[in-house]
Amino acid sequence: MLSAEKLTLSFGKTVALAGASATVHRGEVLALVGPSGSGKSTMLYCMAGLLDPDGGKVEFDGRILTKLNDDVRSDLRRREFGFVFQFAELVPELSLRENVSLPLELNGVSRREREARVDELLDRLGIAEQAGRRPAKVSGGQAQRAAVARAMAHRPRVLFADEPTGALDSQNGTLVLDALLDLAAVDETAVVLVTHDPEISARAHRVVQMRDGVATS
Ligand SMILES: Nc1ncnc2c1ncn2[C@@H]1O[C@H](COP(=O)(O)OP(=O)(O)OP(=O)(O)O)[C@@H](O)[C@H]1O
Repeated sequence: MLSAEKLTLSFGKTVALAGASATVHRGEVLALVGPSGSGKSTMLYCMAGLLDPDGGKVEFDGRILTKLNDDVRSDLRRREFGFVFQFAELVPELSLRENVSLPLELNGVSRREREARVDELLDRLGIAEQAGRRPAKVSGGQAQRAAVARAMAHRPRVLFADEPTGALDSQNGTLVLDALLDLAAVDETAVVLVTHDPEISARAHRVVQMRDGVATS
């Protein structure tokens, strides 16, 4: 569904990607692993169309992402992709429920449909009881699960997660990974995640090892 082929990208003299390739299919969790500085995050951002590689191509569902203009690409990103970062980055003034609902509101989804989807996600992610609280009033793991719910609210085809469990203890990390695996299985979403944690990558369907900007699977 999404493939990156022979991506190259340098920041000045630093070679971040030196011909890296990776593919993820529908309903599959792909883990990008490797030492610090090996190019994992750069690869993720290129696959998500947030960074432009110097060379190579990214193909999503038959379209060459790297050839689309910025407007078309950002529209596609908003509709088809979801993002989770290391620190949940929820809006602090809003409750977990309102945070999860926000992208649906921005996409013009009706109130009834929004409420049904948000309830379903909060329930699936095990945070229904905390839904009325603000992010500062819940645990890091609960906030991160809310961030996963928010990223999934509009039913993206691909979810990108940069160290989604990096700031969590192993129990909460497991819960977040369970949620990602569940979403991949139930909604057939493709998940691309960056992780340092061998326990996380061991449960991914596909693992790509990055080293010096090159990927091997
Ligand atoms: N915006 C940038 N400007 C300059 N150099 C960058 C930039 N982003 C990444 N780099 C460099 O590119 C290389 C790859 O970085 P990247 O963040 O992709 O690695 P990583 O494997 O995700 O590392 P980490 O596990 O530490 O997050 C590194 O040498 C990094 O310093």
